[in-house]
Amino acid sequence: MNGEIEKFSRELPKIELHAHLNGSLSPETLQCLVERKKEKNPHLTKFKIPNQKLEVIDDFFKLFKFIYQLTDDEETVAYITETVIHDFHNDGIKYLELRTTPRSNEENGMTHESYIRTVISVIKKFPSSKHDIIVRLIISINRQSTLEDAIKNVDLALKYKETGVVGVDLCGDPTKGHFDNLKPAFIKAKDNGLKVTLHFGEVESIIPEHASMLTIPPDRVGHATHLDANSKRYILFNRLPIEMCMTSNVMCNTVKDYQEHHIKDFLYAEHPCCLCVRVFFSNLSTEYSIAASTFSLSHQQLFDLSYQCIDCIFDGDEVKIHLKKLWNDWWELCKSTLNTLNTKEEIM
Ligand SMILES: CNc1ncnc2c1ncn2[C@@H]1O[C@H](COP(=O)(O)O)[C@@H](O)[C@H]1O
Ligand SMILES: [Zn+2]
Repeated sequence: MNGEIEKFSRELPKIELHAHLNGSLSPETLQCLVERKKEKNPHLTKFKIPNQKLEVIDDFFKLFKFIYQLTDDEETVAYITETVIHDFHNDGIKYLELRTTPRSNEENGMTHESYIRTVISVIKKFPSSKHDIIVRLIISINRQSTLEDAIKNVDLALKYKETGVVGVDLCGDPTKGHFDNLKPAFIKAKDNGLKVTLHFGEVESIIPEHASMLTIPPDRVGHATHLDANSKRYILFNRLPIEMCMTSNVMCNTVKDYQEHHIKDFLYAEHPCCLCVRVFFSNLSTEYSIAASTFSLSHQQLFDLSYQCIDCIFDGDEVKIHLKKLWNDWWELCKSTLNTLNTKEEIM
């Protein structure tokens, strides 16, 4: 990969809109968690994150059975929230929408609500004025949950709406559950002013659910890998932003390789695409470098790709205006450096 583009991608101000809290733990953090828990649970030392392509996407979801044993108490939830925010901050993320599924643990008294309160209490420690990163929260609803639990998650999102919760998400193994079982929860979320993002078209077998999902209607969709003609038309016509997780898709084997990634069609159509991170390796810069090298994107195109994510965030106009100024100021400064570099190259 081109070193200059890698440096540019690192320095570029970026927005991350598809960060699953328990899926954003770096290998170092996971190792640290194993150390913390291994006395009580020696079998956890066998845990390894796969670093190469998985056979099928199901294998990916099995990993969370392990990870959830590592993050099953409030103290650890606070620790991972803080670590993950720091990791994103260090990678040049200026606005982060973290998402997570509330969990409980009878053994130590953690409840769905205390889980969310813990995450929010850590987010509050990062006021943008001091930390140069704005963090918001999306509450996830797993496809396999009951409607009752899904509604409880929406109620939690509404309860904490004034303290940083901006929306709800539908996530989880796309080969399990059915959207229609949970639909009333998403309707309630929308009716009450929450934004909605849905994992969409991750695998082909989910296509029959699409028409119903689009009636919510979602404010963004994740992946959008396998689309039927109607949903593709809807997404393009309505300029529905797509959270694009290139490496994640290649690793989970839902996309053959980077060249074949569906982002190419959407980039060509100048559709709003938000590059997002690969699970377990919170490094969005690398995703920008990969997109640049795969599709021969220029500095200007990479900047534009990052800039257009601002209009896709779930926070309001005030934050958008603030971010646009930040991006534009950075680009002005950067362009003068790039011009100096180009002039030097021309002289030499
Ligand atoms: C690869 N594509 C994906 N598709 C669908 N859901 C995914 C996902 N990657 C992660 N998750 C969802 O995020 C949860 C972990 O983070 P939280 O416990 O919520 O913080 C997983 O259990 C899964 O439901
Ligand atoms: Zn996801």
